[in-house]
Amino acid sequence: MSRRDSRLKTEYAEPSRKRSGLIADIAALIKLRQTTLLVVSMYASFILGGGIGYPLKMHMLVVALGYIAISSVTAINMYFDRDIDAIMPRTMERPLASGRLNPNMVLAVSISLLVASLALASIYINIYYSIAIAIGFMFDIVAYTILLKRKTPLSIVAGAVAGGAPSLGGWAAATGTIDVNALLLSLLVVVWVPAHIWFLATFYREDYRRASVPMLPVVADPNVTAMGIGFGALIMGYVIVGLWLNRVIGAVSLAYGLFASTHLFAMAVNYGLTGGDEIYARRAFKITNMHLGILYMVMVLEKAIAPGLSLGLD
Ligand code: HEM
Ligand SMILES: CC(C)=CCC/C(C)=C/CC/C(C)=C/COP(=O)(O)OP(=O)(O)O
Repeated sequence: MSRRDSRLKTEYAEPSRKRSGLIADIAALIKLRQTTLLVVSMYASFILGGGIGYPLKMHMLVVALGYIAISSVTAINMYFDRDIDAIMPRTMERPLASGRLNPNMVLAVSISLLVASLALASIYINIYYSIAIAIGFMFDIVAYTILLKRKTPLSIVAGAVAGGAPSLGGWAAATGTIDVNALLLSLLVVVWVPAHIWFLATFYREDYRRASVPMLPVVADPNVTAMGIGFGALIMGYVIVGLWLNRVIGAVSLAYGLFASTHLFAMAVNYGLTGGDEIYARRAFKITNMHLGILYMVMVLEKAIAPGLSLGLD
């Protein structure tokens, strides 16, 4: 392994590399940090949909079934990706890639938990929450992982739809349906994904090249990638305004959302100007994740503290 690879391998170690044992392996298997932000997107949509007044039991069901469903889908993705994960320094220490966990056992348990989450959601929440889980599974595992990831940079379009599915489920748990506002909350994640993955894939360009995974930063000029991230940031701004005009979010969330999307656009421009510099891209990746997490926190707090703060809409 080259000096650079060993730097990459350690620079961005996943939880299991820092700690050992079954708990760390499970955390790595379910990509705990990614799954947590996905559940945050689901719970935020539940609160924005009016879930705040629901009994605690419903809040716990939305979060618990979200974790079970998203963790299961992520583990199934790792089952199918264990061959290429074993090639990339970033992922070669993962439980399945490294052989520490039995793939067939993981697949059986994950499918069982996924089916259980679908059934429990239909019974205790509603059918639309289950439909959101099914959309997440179909777009992440069938479309993204099995059909597209190893063939085309457009694979992240499917992955993005999967990433937007939790928002559909959270909104549906509060409102009983999937409407245009649920789609807007889902679209917020979808258009954030290009910045998320393409900044990161730039830092791990050699990893993806070695595993023959055609992420855009591997196969295209940095200005093409910058253009994709820039358009995603632009559409994110439109989605934020649409959510405010529909009274889903208030003025404070509008302000932060526009700041975040403008910052993403500026980082896309700088990314292009630096010719896709890896170190800049890694910092931009972290900032991109931070913006989405803070935006959800602002939206939920504003809904809880000042639900009527809409600044001139009334
Ligand atoms: C096409 C869709 C997506 C792709 C290809 C993707 C890919 C990745 C990759 C490769 C990592 C690094 C994992 C590691 O080595 O530790 C990662 C981390 C992460 N992802 Fe995603 N992701 C996608 C969608 C999402 C979505 C929709 C969310 C949340 C709404 C999300 C949240 C995160 C978080 C929070 C991390 C951890 C970041 C950190 O550790 O600082 N991802 N993602
Ligand atoms: C409601 C529900 C069940 C929704 C599913 C949400 C979900 C798991 C989205 C996955 C997003 C995604 C494509 C991650 C990248 O995987 P990767 O294989 O490219 O990442 P890696 O290289 O780190 O393994």
